[in-house]
Amino acid sequence: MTTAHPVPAGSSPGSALAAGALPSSAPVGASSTTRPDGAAPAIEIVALRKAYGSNVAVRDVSLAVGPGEIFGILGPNGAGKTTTVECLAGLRQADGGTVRILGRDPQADPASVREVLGVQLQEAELNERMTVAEALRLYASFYESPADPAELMDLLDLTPHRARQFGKLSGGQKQRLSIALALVGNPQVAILDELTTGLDPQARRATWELVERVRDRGVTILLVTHFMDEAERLCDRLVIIDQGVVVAAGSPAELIESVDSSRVLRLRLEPHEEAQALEILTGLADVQAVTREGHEIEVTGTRRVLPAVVLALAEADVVPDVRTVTRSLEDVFVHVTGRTYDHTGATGPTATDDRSSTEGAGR
Ligand SMILES: Nc1ncnc2c1ncn2[C@@H]1O[C@H](COP(=O)(O)OP(=O)(O)OP(=O)(O)O)[C@@H](O)[C@H]1O
Repeated sequence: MTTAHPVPAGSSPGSALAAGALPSSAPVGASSTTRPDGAAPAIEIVALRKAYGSNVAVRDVSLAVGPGEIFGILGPNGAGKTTTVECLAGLRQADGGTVRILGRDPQADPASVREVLGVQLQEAELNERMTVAEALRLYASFYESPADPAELMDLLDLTPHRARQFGKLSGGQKQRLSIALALVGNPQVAILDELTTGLDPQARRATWELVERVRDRGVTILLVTHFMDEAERLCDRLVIIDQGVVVAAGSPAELIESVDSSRVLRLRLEPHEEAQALEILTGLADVQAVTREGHEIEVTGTRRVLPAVVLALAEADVVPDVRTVTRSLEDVFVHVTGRTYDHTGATGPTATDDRSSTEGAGR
């Protein structure tokens, strides 16, 4: 499995670092770039472009992340997410556009972001024999005012494993260590890239709780993921990137609502109640459509359809089993791209892949 670990900002792409997001060339809608409280963005990307030879990985990405947000960059494999955050972290030179972290320019001066940015990127490894505590001490030594390693180990439930070697950690423990290493410089902004890839469901949920704990300490988090459920669960706002461009931006609820604001219910009734229920349902003002599939009745309606249906049926002494059908960010992706979402992420490195190379300063 791929492991990830953090590296001081501006050190080397493909090994570790992280970033945030704001709307594109014309930042994807004011609501996506400007917080209601008018706070200056912690991260701002405008019209970012980056190609590897003839392969344009990032065509036009813009986004803005407010202080204290968990902001997601969501998209299928190969969409350009990692390239975006590598440019943001100063690990790759962009071909066009601007990026800023707390007003600093990581492209022109990657060293200037080191004090404020912690990055955890994919595909990095620590020495197999290095213990958790040693790794934290080593990374702390890179900074003038590092966090207290003992406190970080407590925060990330690593204290019981402090003497365990990296090579003997479980996937979840490695991920927690990678977050700790990204935070050891006391960053105001942290970039977390594909944090839960390869983890089992329980470890994923535990990692999500840790990310929220980190945000509660005031750290702005840019979360890169191809998991729709992760973005929906964790992100205050997000952009969906596809083929190097931002195709949707907003909060998970806004995005889902934008696809279709109707509500769908599925009802199961006793067979002798079905005819009466159908008559009642079709007469309700909040109901737009009623269809029958076997023993299930599907009802589409306004956002008030659930209470309207339950009340009306209860008045006739009909008590159905009711399920609400929820839409997801996956529906948003399908809606805006016209394609299904590739969960497998089969996109691999190209023949011209230079992931092992470094472009940023401090290599
Ligand atoms: N170092 C590189 N050299 C050449 N091509 C690259 C390099 N890094 C990424 N690419 C290509 O750029 C495109 C975008 O890749 P990128 O890693 O930024 O996407 P991603 O959304 O992060 O996907 P993944 O989740 O698979 O990492 C892909 O076509 C990828 O093959």
